[in-house]
Amino acid sequence: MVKVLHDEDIQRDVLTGKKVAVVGYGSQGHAHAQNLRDSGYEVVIGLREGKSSVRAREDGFTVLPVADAVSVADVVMILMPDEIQAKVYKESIKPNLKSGAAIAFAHGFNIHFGQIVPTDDVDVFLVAPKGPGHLVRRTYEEGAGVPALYAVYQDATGQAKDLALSYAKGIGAARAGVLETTFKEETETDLFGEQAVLCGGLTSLIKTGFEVLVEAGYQPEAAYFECLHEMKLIVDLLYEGGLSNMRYSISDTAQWGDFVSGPRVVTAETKERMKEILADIQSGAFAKSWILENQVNRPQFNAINAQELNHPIEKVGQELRALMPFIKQSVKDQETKKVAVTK
Ligand SMILES: NC(=O)C1=CN([C@@H]2O[C@H](COP(=O)(O)OP(=O)(O)OC[C@H]3O[C@@H](n4cnc5c(N)ncnc54)[C@H](OP(=O)(O)O)[C@@H]3O)[C@@H](O)[C@H]2O)C=CC1
Ligand SMILES: CC[C@](O)(C(C)=O)C(=O)O
Ligand SMILES: [Mg+2]
Ligand SMILES: [Mg+2]
Repeated sequence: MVKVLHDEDIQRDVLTGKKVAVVGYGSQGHAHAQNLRDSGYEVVIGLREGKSSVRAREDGFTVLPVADAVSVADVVMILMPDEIQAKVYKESIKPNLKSGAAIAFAHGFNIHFGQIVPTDDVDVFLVAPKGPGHLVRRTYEEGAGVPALYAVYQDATGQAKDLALSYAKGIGAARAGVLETTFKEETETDLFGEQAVLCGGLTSLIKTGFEVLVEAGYQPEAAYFECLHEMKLIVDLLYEGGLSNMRYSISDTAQWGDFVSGPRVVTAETKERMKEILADIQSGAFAKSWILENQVNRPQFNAINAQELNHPIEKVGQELRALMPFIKQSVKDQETKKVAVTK
């Protein structure tokens, strides 16, 4: 079994005394910056002026233009959207990076697919939390953490691995568990997971189930509870104890339905489609499509996004969630409110 490291396994702290520039203050950026600061490290934020720079200053950080933040940093954690990183690297990071410094990532996309080619004199590592940034922060504040993968792509100083591990501990990941990987493995598994299972697979499953019930004449509210709301409750049981833990809690009727109907939904053909998705990721075809989509200002992304926002499940969901104030307000709603207040 692969070795999973925890706080007590990471004794060599090579981050103290170094300055970390976190470039980007979005989902991952705010969480890494705040967790590192609370762990006692020196953090500066690299940003353009805008929504995030206002928020980072409100949160008490020194915010500098990216070029200036990079020029004072020993570790530059690049936490802008993947599709932006190569341009900002070329214009503002590469020309200002100190020799012997480190560049770091939370996802290997740009290194693995050759969009960023680092110079030989810097360390290159990743610490990739296996969870959304807002939970990286929330769990840290609760005294826990989100597990992470780490990998070293280039070790110019001889310290890259210790640096990655110190960083992982600093953001709280080693409270949950940190394990070694490669840039290739992290990039390809992360893309596959989010496309086939966690995001793409799950939203398609939920929407299709909802549509089948509503088209058959059932109330949208009942369909919402059945196909979306209860998903969290079931996933919590899976998270806590795996498939058998969930099946222990549900009725035997549900378990029998799970056994006989699950494989009718996710069939051998679905597995073939998943293999095609993986092949597109491995060949670079997916990366190419995403890079090109951004170069032409995302026409398809925007069109699909507009359609999805108008799906009937979103409307009924909003109405039902308003009747359940005990549900933790979504991150998006909280942020919309925060922006409104600061305006
Ligand atoms: N979202 C997640 O939970 C996870 C993300 N990752 C990885 O982490 C990285 C960051 O993703 P994520 O946190 O989702 O990103 P976000 O979309 O949340 O990051 C947006 C941030 O980048 C800033 N930004 C955008 N363009 C520029 C620019 N040109 N110059 C300077 N700053 C800019 C934004 O500032 P402004 O307000 O000015 O636009 C904002 O602060 C990616 O590599 C992603 O794959 C890995 C694990 C999970
Ligand atoms: C599951 C989506 C993710 O990979 C993540 C939160 O881990 C992402 O890229 O946001
Ligand atoms: Mg991920
Ligand atoms: Mg991802």
